[in-house]
Amino acid sequence: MTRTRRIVLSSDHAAIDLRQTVADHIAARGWEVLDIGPIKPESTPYPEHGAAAARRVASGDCRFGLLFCGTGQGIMMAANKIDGIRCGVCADPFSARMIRMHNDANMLSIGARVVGAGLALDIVDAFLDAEFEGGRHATRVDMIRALEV
Ligand SMILES: O=C(CO)[C@H](O)[C@H](O)COP(=O)(O)O
Repeated sequence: MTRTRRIVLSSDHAAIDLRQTVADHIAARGWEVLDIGPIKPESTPYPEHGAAAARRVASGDCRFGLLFCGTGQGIMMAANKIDGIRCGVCADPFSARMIRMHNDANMLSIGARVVGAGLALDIVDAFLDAEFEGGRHATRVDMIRALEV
């Protein structure tokens, strides 16, 4: 497992502002931020951005990935196509905590058209502050991994 403190962030056009707000927040918390854009507000397809960020996590270059689009759903679907990625969409801190504790999620996706910035920061903090519990959950996560091959 990678020991890096680097987190990759990406989004489509619908979530640029939220992505940058979250980037500033986690940088202030001491994480190394790799923000791979986009920067321009023009329409841009979320599958490209989700996959690019997911590859950074799957390769071990980044410990976690944070994704953003209008609903969080499409970019999550793209990320989960990359082997080794477990990404969930969260609109509440409880779910964000649980996808770390039970599912060992390595990516989190948030819908910028669903949650406001204040709640999004709470969701991100819940995700980053939680630890995988292992035990019975490790068996189940191993079963997810086995579906990849
Ligand atoms: O949420 C999304 C994908 O799940 C996208 O952000 C959304 O579909 C983009 O829509 P539009 O092109 O109308 O801005």
